[in-house]
Amino acid sequence: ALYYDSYYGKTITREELKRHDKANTTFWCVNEIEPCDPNEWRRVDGSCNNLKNPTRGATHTPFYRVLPPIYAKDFEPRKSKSGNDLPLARHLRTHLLSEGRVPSQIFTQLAVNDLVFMSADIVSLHDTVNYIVWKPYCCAPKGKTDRVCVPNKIPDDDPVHRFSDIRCLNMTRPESFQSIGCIKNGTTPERIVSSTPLLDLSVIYGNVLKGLLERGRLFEGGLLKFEVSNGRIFPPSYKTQAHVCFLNERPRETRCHNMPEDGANTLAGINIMAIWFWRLHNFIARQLARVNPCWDDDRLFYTARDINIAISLQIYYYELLPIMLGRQNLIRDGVISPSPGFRNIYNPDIIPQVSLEYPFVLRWVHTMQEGELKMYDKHGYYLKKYPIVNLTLRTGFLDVDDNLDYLTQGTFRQGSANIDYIVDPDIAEIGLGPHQRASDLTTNDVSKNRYFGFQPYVKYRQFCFGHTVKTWDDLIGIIDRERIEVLRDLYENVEDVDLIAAIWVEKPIKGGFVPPTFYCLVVEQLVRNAVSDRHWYESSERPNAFNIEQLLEIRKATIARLLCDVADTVTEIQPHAFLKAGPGNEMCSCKHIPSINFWAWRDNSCYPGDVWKQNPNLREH
Ligand code: HEM
Repeated sequence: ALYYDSYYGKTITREELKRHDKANTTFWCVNEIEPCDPNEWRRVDGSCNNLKNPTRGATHTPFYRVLPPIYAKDFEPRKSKSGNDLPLARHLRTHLLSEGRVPSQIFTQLAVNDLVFMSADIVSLHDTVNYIVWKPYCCAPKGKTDRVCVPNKIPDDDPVHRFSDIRCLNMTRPESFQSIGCIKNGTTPERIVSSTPLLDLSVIYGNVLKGLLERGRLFEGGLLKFEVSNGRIFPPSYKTQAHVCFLNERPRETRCHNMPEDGANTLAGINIMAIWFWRLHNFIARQLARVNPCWDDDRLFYTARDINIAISLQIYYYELLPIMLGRQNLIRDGVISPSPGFRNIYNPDIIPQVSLEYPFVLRWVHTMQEGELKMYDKHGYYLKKYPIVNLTLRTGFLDVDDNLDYLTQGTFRQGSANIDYIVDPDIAEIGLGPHQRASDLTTNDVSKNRYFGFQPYVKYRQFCFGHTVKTWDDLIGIIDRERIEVLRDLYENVEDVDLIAAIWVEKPIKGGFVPPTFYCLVVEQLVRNAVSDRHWYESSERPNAFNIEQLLEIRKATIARLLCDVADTVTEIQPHAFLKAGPGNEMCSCKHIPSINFWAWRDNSCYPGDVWKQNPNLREH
């Protein structure tokens, strides 16, 4: 293997490696990479995706920025134009977003779940774990002397906390190559995460090969390990108590996934999606084994993984995002193809990387998250509800009282929160449930905006749409007038407005439902994903590429079919399950939802001689 510096992507010497070993920084700062084989499958750790730059696409590699950063002295948040501090994050949040519960009549919870699941693929948890577990004291006197602590002050006239004694919300700076010790302090903070920047179902397969081999693969029939509990299939679980499901209510709730990555145990939305995609892998592997009895475990495993990743991308790119961002918009901007055939757009000169802006603007979806998850039986009768903020790091809840079945039904029956200026009170005041005394996800979003050093909104507006905003009146048509007035009360100058603050109040894009600057920064990354990933599923030139018959089968994938195939008790569902059921999208039996025909993967070498003629039934689904 060769050793590379994770930030610069260059090989390092044995001496440098020893230095990292001694400083205990090898895990983060060094990528150990086996020589690349251009024909191998996609690697779990993302290495060798770009053959010219083997570490790019791997874990612990840098983000890029759409626009260069802007900070005050010592990389503190920028000041307003006048030199004054920007308005307090919490003050801004409580003035721009009110708290309440208004259900969407358009999107279901599934839409929000898929978005968070696809986000979890490329970020990691340590920035949150940092202030929950390692630095819980940022609001205490000790926090004042720790530079990592950057808690959010709560103003005295806060609409909620004027009635409480809480004056501070815990938070820490984002981890960076500098804070971890990979590069020198005193340079612009470069964010570091432990996921690969590629959309490769990291939540299922992990980011490190060792994890997949030890905790994922069964080494039989191409399957992932699994357990059956109360008739339901789950990923394997920890057998000891030393694990991350801190909120399991013992002794009844004991389950905690022991998967290659712990991400699946975190938010309820990610958890449920992860269970489905874990099962989907095995569903695919079994179908492939039926079609190709001569395939060995390895071939079944890697083909099933490849199909599983392709299905997740087909659903995200071609089903979910078009209804939110606008199908015609996405075709125009090259995110999706208007025709079902191959798309060969790989460009090795574009490095597989994530922009710092992409996961950041996705936080806007916090305002679409319902706080109360509704549970239904399989006939659609409402049973009860449960606060989602009390389900984080609590996988055990899913394995008692048929909760998983009822939550599953809720994902496609309950609306998401409406797209408006309203945030759910649990998201805005509780956020992390019992893990913190109080937390406001949307206040953190403003605050992180500043610690990431994003340029003001008007600069992104200029980048995205080429027009200059110099006065408040220049925002007319972009933002509702009464919201412009609120912004004007909050900020001294239009050029001070924070990116996320404006995204919260922008009028939706034509043809879609999302704020235009959100659209622009998401699309910028979506195109990069497809162009920079050598293993992108729509390409006919990648190693082990689908043939056209297979790609056309992948095109049939829908979230409704996925639920019909692997979710519990789903026998009927609306065909467009990211959208609420209603006229034109009526609930129907799963029998009527198109499914993938795995015979497209038949390998004739498994059928020597003229067995096809002797046994025509083999062609049946
Ligand atoms: C119960 C629901 C949710 C909870 C409790 C939750 C919690 C959190 C927390 C604690 C953070 C880190 C805050 C910080 O920077 O200090 C975060 C960040 C984030 N959340 Fe959520 N979230 C929820 C729902 C969602 C949804 C539905 C999405 C959909 C896209 C989402 C996307 C993100 C993204 C992209 C980040 C930034 C992650 C990063 O860059 O590391 N979240 N969320």
